[in-house]
Parts: sequence; structure tokens; C-alpha cells
Amino acid sequence: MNSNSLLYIENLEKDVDDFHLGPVNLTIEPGTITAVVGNNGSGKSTLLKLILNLLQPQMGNIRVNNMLVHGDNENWKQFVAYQPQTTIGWDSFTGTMLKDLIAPLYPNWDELLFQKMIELFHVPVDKRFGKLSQGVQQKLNLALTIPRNAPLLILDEPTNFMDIPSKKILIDILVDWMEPGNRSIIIASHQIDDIRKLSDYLFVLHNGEVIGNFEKEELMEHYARYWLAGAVPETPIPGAISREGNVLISDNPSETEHFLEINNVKWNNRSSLEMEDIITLLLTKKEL
Ligand SMILES: Nc1ncnc2c1ncn2[C@@H]1O[C@H](COP(=O)(O)OP(=O)(O)OP(=O)(O)O)[C@@H](O)[C@H]1O
Repeated sequence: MNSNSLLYIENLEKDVDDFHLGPVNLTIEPGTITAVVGNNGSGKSTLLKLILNLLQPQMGNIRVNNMLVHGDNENWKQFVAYQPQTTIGWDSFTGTMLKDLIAPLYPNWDELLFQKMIELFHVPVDKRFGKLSQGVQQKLNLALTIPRNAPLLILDEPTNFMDIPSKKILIDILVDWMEPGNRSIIIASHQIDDIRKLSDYLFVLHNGEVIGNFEKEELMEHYARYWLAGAVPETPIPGAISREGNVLISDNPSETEHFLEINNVKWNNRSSLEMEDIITLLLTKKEL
């Protein structure tokens, strides 16, 4: 563990009925954005709730800023701002009332950012939360979470009801929010744009099992698609994970290219895989 780590998770395991999460080992350093990616029911929300001490693990430890979240000392809470997927008990409050309740709890509350987000997202702050559409509720919820300016921002599927222009606005806001360099974001998301444009790391879960924590750029370079000039040789090709007609996908481009070269097989084109394809491969093949 680096003493600067904002979050340190060690050998975490959790059972919820017949669902098992873990073991999870994860370190989050300042200045990074980690997307938590996985199939439905893979344990993304469960993991986030464990970090927030809203669920108790069977095994393992979670430290926020070097403080155990399941210890007696609750000082770690000032280092985390969390937006859950759903909020309970907000329906009869207006945005202004919620802001007046929440802002005083956070010494670093950024009122200018709150006002800017309300304006950019066109949130009517005088309407009751329960009367807002799901997308506007998400926008208000974000405007009540990001300006807390806690070093670790945890967002659970923050954009799934939001329209496309608003998603772009949020990405810009989050990029600006990261500017000071000592903050981190963990974002659970199925939105490919959130993952592609925001994340430095992808923490991938499949049915409660950790597939890996991948540096995004390395992951993108890990795969390549080739359009071969001739027929694909019948013999096994190192790295090839899929062959259809003359199109070959490799998860080890250097080995594949070496093989093609020594076997004198030319290719017309080579491209990276789309992030969507890579995630699909990770979640269906479950290995790298
Ligand atoms: N309150 C609960 N009671 C019983 N089982 C639960 C509860 N909450 C979650 N689970 C189970 O835990 C597992 C993980 O759920 P979780 O919500 O963490 O997944 P997720 O990856 O966030 O899913 P999604 O992508 O659909 O939001 C699922 O099998 C789910 O059925």
C-alpha cells in the first residue's frame, strides 16, 4: 500500500444470499479515474456500498485515506462523496432545500460549481425531487454530490437516464473537477462513452469475480484485428482468439505478427478493437 493511496482494498469478500463477491484487491491513487465495469449483477454496486461501509464484508479490509472504513473512527467519511443509483427520502424536498441541507455538511462545498451545474443541466431547483424526471433527478443528484469536493468521488451509474448532450456536459465537468491532480473518481457504468472518455483504469467484474484492473491504454493495445491478404492458415495461430473468413482477432499482436511474418502471410489492414468489443471479450471469455 502506498501511503498516498486514497483507497486500499485488501482481500475483500462478501456474500449476499447465493452471490459471492471477491476476493477484491484494489488500490486507487490520487489523480486517477477508475471505471468499474461488469455484467448486470456482477457486484459493482455491492462493491461501492462496501467501500462506503453501507454493507459489511465477510473478509478483508477497506481503507480510505489510510483509515479503516469499518473501524470506530468515522473521519474517513469526509474524504468520500458518493452518488448511489437511487436516493431514498428526497422526494418531498426541492433542489434548493436539499442543497441547504447538504452543503453545510461539507467544508469544501463549491457553491459556484453547484450553481454552474444547475444552470448547465437546466435543473428547476424549486420543484420537488419526486416530481422531476429520472434524468433530471440524476442531474440534481450529481450537482449535490460533485461540489462536495471530497478527494474520492464515487458515482454509481450516474448517467443511465441522462440525454446525450448532458452526458457530454458531465464528462467535461468531471475532467475539470480532476484538474487539481489530487482527486480520484470511481465510476460504475455501462455507458461506453463514460468509460472511453473518462477512465484511466478499468476494474472489471464478472459474476462477482475480478477479471482484472486494466490500464486503459494498455488494454486498448492488447488487442488487434487483422484483415489478412490470403486465406487464414488452418494451423493454430498464436494469440488468435477469433477467426472469421480472412479477419483475425488477436490478444497478443506481437506473437501473431511474428507468426504471420515467418509463415509469409500478409495482411491488408490492422486496427485496434473498439472499447465495446474489448469489454465484451473480457466479459464473455473472462480472461486475458
Ligand atoms: N438487497 C439485496 N438483497 C439480495 N440480493 C442482492 C441485494 N442487492 C444485490 N443483491 C445481489 O447481489 C448481486 C450483485 O448485485 P449488484 O447490484 O452489486 O450488481 P451490479 O453489478 O451493480 O448490477 P447492475 O449492472 O445490474 O446494476 C446480484 O446477484 C444481486 O441479486
